[in-house]
Amino acid sequence: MASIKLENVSVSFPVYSASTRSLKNRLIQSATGGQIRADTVSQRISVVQALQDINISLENGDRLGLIGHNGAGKTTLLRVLGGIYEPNSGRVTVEGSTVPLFDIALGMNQESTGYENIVLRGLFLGLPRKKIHAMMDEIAEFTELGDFLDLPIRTYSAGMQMRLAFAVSTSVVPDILLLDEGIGAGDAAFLHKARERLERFTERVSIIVLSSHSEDLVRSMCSKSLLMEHGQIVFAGPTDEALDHYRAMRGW
Ligand SMILES: Nc1ncnc2c1ncn2[C@@H]1O[C@H](COP(=O)(O)OP(=O)(O)OP(=O)(O)O)[C@@H](O)[C@H]1O
Repeated sequence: MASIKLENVSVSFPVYSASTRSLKNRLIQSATGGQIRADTVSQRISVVQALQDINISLENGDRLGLIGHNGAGKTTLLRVLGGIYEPNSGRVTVEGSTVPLFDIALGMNQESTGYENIVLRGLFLGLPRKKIHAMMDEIAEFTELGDFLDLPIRTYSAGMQMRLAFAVSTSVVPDILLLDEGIGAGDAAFLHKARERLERFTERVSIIVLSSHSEDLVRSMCSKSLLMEHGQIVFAGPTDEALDHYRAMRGW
């Protein structure tokens, strides 16, 4: 049984080197991004409020889309769900194994070889060492990186690193899959192969949370969606309705 529950979750980032001259203790809200405010104690610190009072409850079978403008808080929310960010306040309860298919550099070491990084990223995802070794050949074959797997990954292109991280991350079906729309760089042949693997994989996952700017992708994968704006949820409901609200918000 997989489940996700977020209660009044807020995340803010102090920014130490910002120029607070124009902030003057007032709240500034631009068309994109979260909310910026000056710190009440120090004149030298600004605070970006990336998420504010987020409440979500998801169960087996849920496919949730996250939509909203640049900086609305979608990636921050995915990172909270993946345990990468701790919220400043509120409560996060996630039951089940989770795989983030974004931030692919996490758990990888540039100085280690491709083979070593398969183990590192596998351990980062919580897989037992024995299981990683048992899956090594299949993962290596999927990457098509051949002898490059014996070289440090700093010698790889962005697309080659993505192949490696994607192959490891999709080698075991998790309970909860966290997806950012672009699975990154990759040539056409690999993207085709990656999409096929992802389709087989997503059918077996209990809960999916997808952040995307692609209406078609959200509509095809998610029955319900959250529309986010300046770190807050402004609409939660069926994907078609959420997309209508988003279009209306942008004046389309
Ligand atoms: N490490 C950080 N330090 C300071 N501010 C940050 C940091 N990470 C995110 N933010 C801010 O938090 C807000 C939300 O960012 P987030 O990346 O979650 O947006 P998003 O909805 O994923 O945007 P996009 O669609 O452009 O990817 C933005 O205002 C951003 O400037």
